[in-house]
Amino acid sequence: MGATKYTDRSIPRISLAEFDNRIDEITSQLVHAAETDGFFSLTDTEISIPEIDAIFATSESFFALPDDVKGTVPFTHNNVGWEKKGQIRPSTGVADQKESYQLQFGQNMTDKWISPSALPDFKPSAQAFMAKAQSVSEKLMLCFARGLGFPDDHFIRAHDTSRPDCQSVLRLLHYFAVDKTVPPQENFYRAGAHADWDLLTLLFQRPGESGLEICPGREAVTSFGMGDTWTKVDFAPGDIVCNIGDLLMSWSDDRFKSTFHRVKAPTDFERDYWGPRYSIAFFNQPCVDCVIQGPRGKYPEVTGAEFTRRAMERNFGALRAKQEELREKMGEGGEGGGKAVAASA
Ligand SMILES: O=C(O)CCC(=O)C(=O)O
Ligand SMILES: [Fe+2]
Repeated sequence: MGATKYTDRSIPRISLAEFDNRIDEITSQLVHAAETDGFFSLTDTEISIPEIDAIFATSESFFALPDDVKGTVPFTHNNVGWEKKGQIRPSTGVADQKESYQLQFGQNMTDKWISPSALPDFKPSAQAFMAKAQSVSEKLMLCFARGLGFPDDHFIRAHDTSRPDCQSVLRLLHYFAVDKTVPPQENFYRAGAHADWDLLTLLFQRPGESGLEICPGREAVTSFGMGDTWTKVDFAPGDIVCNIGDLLMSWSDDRFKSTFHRVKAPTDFERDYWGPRYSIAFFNQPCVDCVIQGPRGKYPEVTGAEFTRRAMERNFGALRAKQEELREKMGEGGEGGGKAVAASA
């Protein structure tokens, strides 16, 4: 594996303090960040550090359960449930070294909440946090709608969490500790490089548990082409790291950038974090019947369901091509391990 090339890029830090009085200023900061690297961090949000700590404790309590208990809420293609080493990215062709549990607001969660007999407070804690993540997301949606010249509630209506068919997802993530004595395996990542296919993603991380890296430069949402110069993402405690997803890139006629990102497996004994890494992502996914088209009509009009279907199709097509390439390289016929998980990202 060639050594990664790194460069410093400054990731804007945007305060949401006094949101109602500062909407215009916040909108121009968000639009600028979206037009450049597509990543920014939010500070002074309505989610406090103790609330973030509490949801991480809830997440840890889930992942500490035995696999057969977690297996009572298995992943389904409605994008809910628990998977372990089940997500293969087209960029790597091998499974991410992680497990995750995806939660939604509506009917897709029927039978997918871990039983209260296993974790009594899990569901109310997760739902309270999801409501807060949605509230922060709606502030961003309002600003991005204004920035694009849409009505203020344009994106908010398309991501209505009170609808039973709402598709938005809170994903709890647990990347496994890496053994320093075992030589690193080529092409293994905690999360392989990818772009998210939602509108925008809110990412909660724990200080000291580094690994997130970004690779800007993508010009069109339909392209899988990726550059090779990466930047490590830093954040302050309590900040929410956000990124634009493919849906908003498409909905803005490629003006806002959905940037490739990954979570590198540790390799540097001094600087990298080798312990178990926990993170939490909130993906704003469109309702199935909302209508998507940018202000200049660069792409044909599609529904939310159609957009997601095509994103998954592109993803699986690219994955098949990568697995074929790996098979040819290894000169053998078998399928790569694991099965592809159709997750939001
Ligand atoms: O865990 C992280 O820091 C990133 C996760 C991510 O990019 C994803 O799940 O889409
Ligand atoms: Fe992602």
